[in-house]
Amino acid sequence: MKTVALIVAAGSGLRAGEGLPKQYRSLGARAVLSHSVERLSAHPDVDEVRVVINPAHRDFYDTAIADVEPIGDPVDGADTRQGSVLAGLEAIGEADIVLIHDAARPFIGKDVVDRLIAALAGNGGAVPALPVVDSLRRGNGTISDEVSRVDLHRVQTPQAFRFAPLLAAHRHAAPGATDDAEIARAAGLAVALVAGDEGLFKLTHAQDFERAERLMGNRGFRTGFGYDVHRFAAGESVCLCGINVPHSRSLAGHSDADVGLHALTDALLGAIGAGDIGDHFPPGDPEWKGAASGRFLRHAADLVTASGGSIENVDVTLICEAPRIGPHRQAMRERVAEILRLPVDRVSVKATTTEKLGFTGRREGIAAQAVAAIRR
Ligand SMILES: Nc1ccn([C@@H]2O[C@H](COP(=O)(O)OP(=O)(O)OP(=O)(O)O)[C@@H](O)[C@H]2O)c(=O)n1
Ligand SMILES: C[C@](O)(CO)[C@H](O)COP(=O)(O)O
Repeated sequence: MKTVALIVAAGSGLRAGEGLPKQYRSLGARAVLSHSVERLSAHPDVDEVRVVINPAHRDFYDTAIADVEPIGDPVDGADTRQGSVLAGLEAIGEADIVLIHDAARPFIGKDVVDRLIAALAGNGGAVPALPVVDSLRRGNGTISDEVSRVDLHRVQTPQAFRFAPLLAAHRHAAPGATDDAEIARAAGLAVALVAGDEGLFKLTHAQDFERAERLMGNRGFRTGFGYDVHRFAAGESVCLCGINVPHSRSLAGHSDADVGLHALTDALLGAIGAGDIGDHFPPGDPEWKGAASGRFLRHAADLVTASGGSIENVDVTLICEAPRIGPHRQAMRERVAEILRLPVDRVSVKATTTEKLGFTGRREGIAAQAVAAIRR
């Protein structure tokens, strides 16, 4: 099942006022566009992200995504959002599911994407929507008729569709649709409504940037804690924090038994309330036999990003009498920083003995503790 996220970013942002087109303006010291690219790329069910741009904005685009994971080349957009989406769909070629998202909605969270994909099980499309909470009136200077709010929804993006029927619908669509749900519905596809998110508002006017900056600034700190133990077995080296350390024993485990990275993976999962390492990588699953634990850590980091979080710092303590960690500590910090795509100064690796007390003191195994702080 191939899922592609298509981000449309070819607009001019005229209603947002003067300056850079809104998708390239700064939000939390990064370009608006980079937030959606990063969060959708990190979603575990998204296989590919494509962005549709105005080719005249290519320099802005290159600067905007310079610090995020590389994605495919941008697609040239058109004069209307509808035309830009069609250009993007044509460029994708093949996919099973497409998530079409406005670059101007940077606060995309994992939960909405999960709900959309789940809703596709019985529908050709699904859109996030919120109820209308204010009274609705027609009027021009003074009010006239009330408009009933019953069954009215504010529809957001991303909008999720089965790819082939949506592409066919777009190819035959009349101009003037405000979103892709309208095009899908006109072609006879059933489009489900799923719960949207107030945070998914669209940056439309200049004052929306103030609200967005407030949201960025108001993100709270969360912490997560992880603990793991692996017993020693026959062997000649142990893998700790991604580094192979020569030793008279190995650590026993289903994967590479990297006790440090396992504790850290649990700390990240704990910080976002996403269960523990065993939920994501069951120990009985042959897929993870001998697996490099960097994969587990990267997965947890992606879940943090996809949920709208960013890692502030992590701290791992390895507990053992031997091997000596000191000579490998810097390499471990660098490897963890590489996996987490963090500066090294935000990664700490420490070690302690237990004064020959307990199972670590008796050299029966190695324990590790980790904490992670994230902003979300
Ligand atoms: N020709 C267009 C027009 C819009 N969009 C994208 O569609 C999304 C939603 O559109 P909107 O908020 O209307 O953006 P703009 O068209 O840029 O804004 P404005 O109407 O104020 O100029 C934005 O991410 C925008 O970049 C696009 O890809 N191609
Ligand atoms: C696609 C959209 O964001 C869904 O709410 C909306 O229709 C875009 O409308 P706009 O008129 O281009 O702002």
